Amino acid sequence: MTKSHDLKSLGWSADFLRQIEVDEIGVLEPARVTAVHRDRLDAIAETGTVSLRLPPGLSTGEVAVGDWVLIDPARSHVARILDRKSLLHRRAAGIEARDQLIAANVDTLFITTSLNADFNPARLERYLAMAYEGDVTPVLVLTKADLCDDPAPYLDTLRAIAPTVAVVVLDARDPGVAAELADWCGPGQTVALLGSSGVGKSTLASTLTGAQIATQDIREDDAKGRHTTTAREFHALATGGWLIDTPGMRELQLAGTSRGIDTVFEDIAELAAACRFSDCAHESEPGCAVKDAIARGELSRDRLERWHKLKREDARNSESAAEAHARNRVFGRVVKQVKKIKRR
Ligand SMILES: Nc1nc2c(ncn2[C@@H]2O[C@H](COP(=O)(O)OP(=O)(O)OP(=O)(O)O)[C@@H](O)[C@H]2O)c(=O)[nH]1
Ligand SMILES: [Zn+2]
Repeated sequence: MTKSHDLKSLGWSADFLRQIEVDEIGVLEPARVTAVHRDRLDAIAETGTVSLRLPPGLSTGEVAVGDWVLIDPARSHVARILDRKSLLHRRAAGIEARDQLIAANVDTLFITTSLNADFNPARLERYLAMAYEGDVTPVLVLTKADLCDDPAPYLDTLRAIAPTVAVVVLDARDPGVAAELADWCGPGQTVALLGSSGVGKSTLASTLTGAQIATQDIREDDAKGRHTTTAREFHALATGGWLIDTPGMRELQLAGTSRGIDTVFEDIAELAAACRFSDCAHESEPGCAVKDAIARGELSRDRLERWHKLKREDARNSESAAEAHARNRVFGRVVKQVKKIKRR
């Protein structure tokens, strides 16, 4: 990836431009992070690829693939991270809640499921909640259409759980998918793939990039000069966009996602607003508009139960994860403020 890219084709937009201070223009150079290593980052700037160190006080755990950073004139260090327009994150494994960044500035999340036993409304609602929580637009990509006689029942289910989300039915191996997904994969657009094992994510990634993703490894020198092999995580799409495929993307778990859940279950939230009690649990309370909707056949009992389950799960681990998330979200801003204070 030594080829040069103009900023716009890398995903640069006015959202980032307006974060640059007048005295930084022409001094600090924007670059997009393509890999996060233990002690340094890889990024692409307009002039080509760069390997970057971080300033004291900033750790690589606070940077995600897809981030925009400003780099110093020597092109060796990150000066600061720009505020993100979207962020996919998850709660890291372990007892202590820790927010782990997965991918930043993703425009579209291709929520992938195959048209067979993998298709599971609860899982799709969970993935949709993650997308909304991260401010990423979800698109439902249904693979293995060639193995399915009738996708109609699946599409009916999707209409009930996600009426406003775009749905694409395809054979992930078909080169024609690039055209079907072109709206989201054009120059400067960034996509990510989420879905369970075997649904066709690697196949789709290979079709969209025109390369063999799963085996596309890069050899590099680590800090001690040893050769290590890491899978590449930032891929150029044949149609001009970018695909982020980090290991974290493959095992995204729900965490601190209450806002996202509320968006996915907007129908229930709207009904609940008409319940007699504002804290109605929609179980045995009188005057429950949610229960009434189920009785009228307008809402399925299963969907209500899935909503309860996600809410409970989220409440269990949300507090600390949400705090960590908020911290990461505003990080760029904080660094900027610190800088301003120092200047005074
Ligand atoms: N017939 C058919 N086969 C497909 C399709 N998409 C994927 N496959 C096949 O399904 C198998 C699994 O596909 P992968 O692309 O490896 O699935 P994945 O989601 O990347 O799986 P993980 O790497 O485990 O997360 C492979 O044998 C693919 O060739 C499709 O649309 N139609
Ligand atoms: Zn109620």
